[in-house]
Amino acid sequence: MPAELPPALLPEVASWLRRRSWSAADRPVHSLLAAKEAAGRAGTISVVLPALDEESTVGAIVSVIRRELMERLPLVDELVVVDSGSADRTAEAAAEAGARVVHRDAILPRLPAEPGKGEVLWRSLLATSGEIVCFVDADLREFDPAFVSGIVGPLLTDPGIQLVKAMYDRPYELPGAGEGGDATIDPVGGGRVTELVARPLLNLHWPELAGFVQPLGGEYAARRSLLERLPFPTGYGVELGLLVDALEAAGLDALAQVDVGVRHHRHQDSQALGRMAATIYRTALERLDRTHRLKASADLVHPLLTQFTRTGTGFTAHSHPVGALERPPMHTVPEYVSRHSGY
Ligand SMILES: O=c1ccn([C@@H]2O[C@H](COP(=O)(O)OP(=O)(O)O[C@H]3O[C@H](CO)[C@@H](O)[C@H](O)[C@H]3O)[C@@H](O)[C@H]2O)c(=O)[nH]1
Ligand SMILES: O=C(O)[C@H](O)COP(=O)(O)O
Repeated sequence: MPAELPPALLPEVASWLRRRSWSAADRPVHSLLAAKEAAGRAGTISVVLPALDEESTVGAIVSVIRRELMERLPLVDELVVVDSGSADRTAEAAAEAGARVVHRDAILPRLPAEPGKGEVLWRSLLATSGEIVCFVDADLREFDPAFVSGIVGPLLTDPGIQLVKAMYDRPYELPGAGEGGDATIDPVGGGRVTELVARPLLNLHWPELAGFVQPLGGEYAARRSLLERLPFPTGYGVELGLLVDALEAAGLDALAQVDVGVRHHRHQDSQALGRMAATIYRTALERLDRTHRLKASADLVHPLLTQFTRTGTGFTAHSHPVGALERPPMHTVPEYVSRHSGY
């Protein structure tokens, strides 16, 4: 939980951060098993990994989930890798490690699959049966089972919670980092699209969501009853779209976040992230237009950007005003006009 809240934070966000931000350690796995049993059908969990050419990482993630959360502790009922059209050995690696692998084209074959991550997340709803669906990216390294147990926790213990996102530190590590070249590791440099595009967009237009530490993170769990009612952008707009639409459909108090530690993943180059950013921006614009929020958001809150830094065992929020003051064209300023009147 953030240790300190800046006074400028919207009161409902400050309150949400106090009541809806947890650490994975707050709910030990054994207490989750009891909650799962008590929940019956509502406590069934499907874990879904969307994967496009992830042969080098998908197997290890599947193995950890299988071993720790299916065999050692029976928390997860179903583990599915949805192959997004890989050209490498992703499907084989995932199957060898113990996942059920489904190709995107095999789900809803009457509808040709669109490229993109959102497309496979959407199709995964048809290929799974758990009442809680937990998405996990397939490019994570040093994978910790708390990425799953942490975010399904609030859904098992609190019937009012509908969607939970993981939050974590995001180092930026180029391939080979740490092998004699520490300059390629920046402990807080990851999440470039998050910091440069998604967070500013969300803060200015959906200020209720300003408390999310990792709004674009690929690790989140939600009730099927919510996901089946939401549209899924087919590409990388899916996380922003689902978060904004979940707010609209369920309200802020149905959303939560859980600290699961540190996330290591494969980084895309800046041009690929530019394409991702454009998609996310467009997804936001469509929602602003659909809900007539572009105009309304100007009056919603004093423009404010809230960012987070890790402090001790939690995150601290820092809010900054977003300036909008403009000076008029210089040719309307009398001093300028008189000085240049001879021209
Ligand atoms: O067409 C695609 C593209 C990606 N993926 C998979 O989706 C996951 C995330 O993709 P990745 O390219 O690693 O995304 P990031 O660059 O890490 O982007 C971040 O931001 C995105 C936009 O919100 C989120 O979708 C990601 O989960 C989040 O990690 C990985 O398992 C990919 O294999 C697909 O299945 N199909
Ligand atoms: O989530 C993001 O902001 C993008 O995936 C970029 O992440 P990265 O800067 O850690 O590569």
